[in-house]
Amino acid sequence: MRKAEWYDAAAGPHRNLADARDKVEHQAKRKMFAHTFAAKTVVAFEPVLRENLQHVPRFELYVDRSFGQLLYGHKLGCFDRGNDMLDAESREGKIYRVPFIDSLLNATMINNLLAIFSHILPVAKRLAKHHSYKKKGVDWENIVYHNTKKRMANPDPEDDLFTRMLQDNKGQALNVPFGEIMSECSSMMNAGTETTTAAMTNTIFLLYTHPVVLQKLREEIDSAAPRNEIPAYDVMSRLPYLRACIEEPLRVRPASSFGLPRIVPAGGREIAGKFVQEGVIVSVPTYSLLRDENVFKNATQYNADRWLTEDAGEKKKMMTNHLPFSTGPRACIGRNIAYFEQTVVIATIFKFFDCKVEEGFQLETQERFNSNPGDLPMEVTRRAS
Ligand code: HEM
Repeated sequence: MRKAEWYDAAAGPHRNLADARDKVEHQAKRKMFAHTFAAKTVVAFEPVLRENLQHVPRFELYVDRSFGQLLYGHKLGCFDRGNDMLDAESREGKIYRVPFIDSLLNATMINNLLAIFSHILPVAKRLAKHHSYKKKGVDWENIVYHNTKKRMANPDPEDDLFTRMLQDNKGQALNVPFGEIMSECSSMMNAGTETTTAAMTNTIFLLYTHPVVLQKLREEIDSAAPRNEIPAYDVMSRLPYLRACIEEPLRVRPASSFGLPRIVPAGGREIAGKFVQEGVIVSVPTYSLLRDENVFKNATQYNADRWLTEDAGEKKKMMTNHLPFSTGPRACIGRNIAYFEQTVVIATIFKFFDCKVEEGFQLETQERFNSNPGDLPMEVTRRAS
C-alpha cells in the first residue's frame, strides 16, 4: 500500500527514501540504498562507534555525534564543545550555531501539525510560515546543508555512509543531484538519531529501574567480555539476554508508536476480515499492536525474560507481531544500524557504569512523529568492580 498524503507535509522539492510516495520512485531509491544498510556494511563502522564510546556518559550527545560521523565521516564537534550546538549555514553563506536536538524535534513537530492538514497543505503552510517551529525547521535544513556541503568538498573522505549512498554496490558513482543528496541526508539524520536515542534512553531507564534484570544482564555481559575492554559487537550480538533487553523496550515503549498512514489500493482490500474501499486511509497503531494481550502475556508489563521463552509457537507469535520497525517494503532500512548501535552501546554502559534514577521517577514520552522520551536525570558513576 502507498504512503498517504500525510507524508507530503515534511517533503521538500526532492523526495527522499522516507517521504517518496510514488512506488516506482521509492523502489528505485530502496534498491540504490540496500547495500549501504546491509548488516555487513554497518558492522564495518564499529571503529567509529568504539572511538566515541569514551564519551558515553554524555549520552544525550552520543547518538547524534556518532550518527553524524557515521553519515558524514567528520565529527560534528558536540563532545569537544560539551553541548549539542552545531554549525548551520544559510543559502546566502551565513554560518551560525543552533542546538541540534531542539531544531530537529521542533522541525518534526511543525511537520506533524502540517500533516494533519495535508488535504489543505498549501494553506496550512502559509499559515504556519511565521510559527517559531518553522524557523527551527529552517535551522534544521541549514545544519544538513552545511554538513552536506562540507562533506561534498572533502577531497579525501572517510569510508562513511555518505560515500556508500553515492555509489552502487560495485562502487560506481550514482551521480545523485545535490538537492536529492541533501534530502536523503536530512531524512537519515532525522531517522537515524531520534529513534535510536529514544530506544536507548528507554532501555537505560527500564534497566536501571529493574535491578533483577540488570543483574542478570551484567552476568551475561561480564562472562562474555574481557574485564576492562569495550565489548566487541560480534561477541555481544550473540548474547540472548542482551538481545531480550533491547527487544523489550522496543515493544513496551516503542520509539515509533503511532499508526503509519497508508492508502487502500484500487479495487479495495479485505483487511482483518472487513472489506475496505479503495482510497481509504488505514493504519495499524504500533503501540496497540505491541501491547496485544493475545500475543504478549501481561502486555503492559516490562518483562525482558519473555523473549527467552522455550515455547517455539509463542516465540514465533511474538516475533510476527513485534514490528517496532514496521514491515513490508516501507519497513525501516536502518534497523541493522539500530541493533548494531544498541548492542555495543548498551553492553558498554551496563558493563562500566552505575546510574541512579530517583525513586518513583516516571520517564515521560512526547509524541511527535516518533515517541520521544523526556529528560532522564541520572547520577552516573563508574561501576564498582
Ligand atoms: C530503534 C531505532 C529505529 C526504529 C524504532 C525505527 C523505526 C522505523 C519505522 C517504524 C519506520 C517506518 C516509517 C514509516 O512508514 O513512515 C522506519 C523507516 C525508516 N527508517 Fe527507521 N527506525 C530506527 C532506526 C533507524 C536508523 C538508525 C536509520 C538510519 C539511517 C533509519 C532510517 C529509516 C529510513 C530511511 C526509513 C524509511 C524507509 C522507507 O520508507 O523505505 N531508521 N523506521
